[in-house]
Amino acid sequence: MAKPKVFIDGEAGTTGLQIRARLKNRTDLELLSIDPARRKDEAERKRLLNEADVAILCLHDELSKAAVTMLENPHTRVLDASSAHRVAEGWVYGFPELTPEQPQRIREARFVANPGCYPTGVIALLRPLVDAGLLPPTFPISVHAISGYSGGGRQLIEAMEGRGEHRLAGDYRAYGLELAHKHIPEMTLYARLERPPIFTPAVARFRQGMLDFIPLHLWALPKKTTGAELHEALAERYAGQRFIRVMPLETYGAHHPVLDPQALNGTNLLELFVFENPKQEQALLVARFDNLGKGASGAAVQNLDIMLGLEGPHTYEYPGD
Ligand SMILES: NC(=O)C1=CN([C@@H]2O[C@H](COP(=O)(O)OP(=O)(O)OC[C@H]3O[C@@H](n4cnc5c(N)ncnc54)[C@H](OP(=O)(O)O)[C@@H]3O)[C@@H](O)[C@H]2O)C=CC1
Ligand SMILES: CC(=O)N[C@@H](CCC(=O)OP(=O)(O)O)C(=O)O
Repeated sequence: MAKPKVFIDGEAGTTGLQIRARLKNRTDLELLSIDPARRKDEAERKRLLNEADVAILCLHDELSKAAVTMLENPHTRVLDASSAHRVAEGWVYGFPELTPEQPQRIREARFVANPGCYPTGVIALLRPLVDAGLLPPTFPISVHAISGYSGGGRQLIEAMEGRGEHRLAGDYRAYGLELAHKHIPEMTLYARLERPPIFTPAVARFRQGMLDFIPLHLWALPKKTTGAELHEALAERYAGQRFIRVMPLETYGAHHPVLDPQALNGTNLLELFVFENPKQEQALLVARFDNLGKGASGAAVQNLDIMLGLEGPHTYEYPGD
């Protein structure tokens, strides 16, 4: 049987390069590569997009939308890493762990939207709690997050790593302060919240890695809820999942945990934590992952494998497995 053909449009960018690196030793699919001199040549991109069984778009939003309009072959399927289609009609959200049915929906979809980095952790933490009735969809949610600078793509990488006047000042930059970051609609929809969370991201001077923080005032919930119940709902939802680990519950007084956002770099893993201070009736949910792993390129390879029915032990050994 012919091997499925995969074309990465934007293969020289931050996300594209990491997908290529993850696919380079695969023998079960054929990578269609564009001549580097022609990587922005529309006619050549169009030819490859239509030759592919799956086109992975690693382009900025407007270019992704335009790439979809270049498809003439009805058999080419699309996996879009940009934020252009994540809440769009006709697209399946590429978070396989969202519900038990999601892998099958991804397997059958023609158009799959790869999740945004920040929303990956936020949705993973909140969705099981809303589904279990522990968090009402109307509960006020705030999310703070910190990202490595590769999350901003080539331009931010160059600005953070640049020298002299080209170097961006400061090692920690809070942003999204207009409270309208582009990931908010995606978080709201797939976490099943009725109102958008307050989302305040920050980027710091390390290349890769991410932490999402969601503080919860448990006393403000309509019914008494403990950290153990939140933890149990997460553990139950993700039992047996290859890439999501629910870490042991951390209750105040046990020890003084510290989280390094870079600890999962190079993997497709996502770790979920529940910290609790029962006396104060407070909990803190935290997700840790590689923004370019489960937050982008690792997730894209996971989705690609599901789309093509290639998941299994014969495929790529994910580091950290
Ligand atoms: N970085 C991350 O952590 C994440 C990124 N994403 C999303 O993935 C997508 C890609 O982002 P990222 O990899 O970070 O961005 P980059 O800027 O690093 O990469 C984008 C690539 O697209 C290329 N490009 C620009 N114009 C064209 C064109 N006309 N035709 C073909 N290629 C073109 C760029 O080339 P050149 O540099 O020469 O202009 C670059 O290689 C974005 O939508 C982003 O939002 C999603 C999740 C996480
Ligand atoms: C540090 C940084 O700038 N991060 C990016 C998000 C990266 C990401 O998830 O990309 P999408 O654009 O595909 O959603 C930002 O906040 O816009």
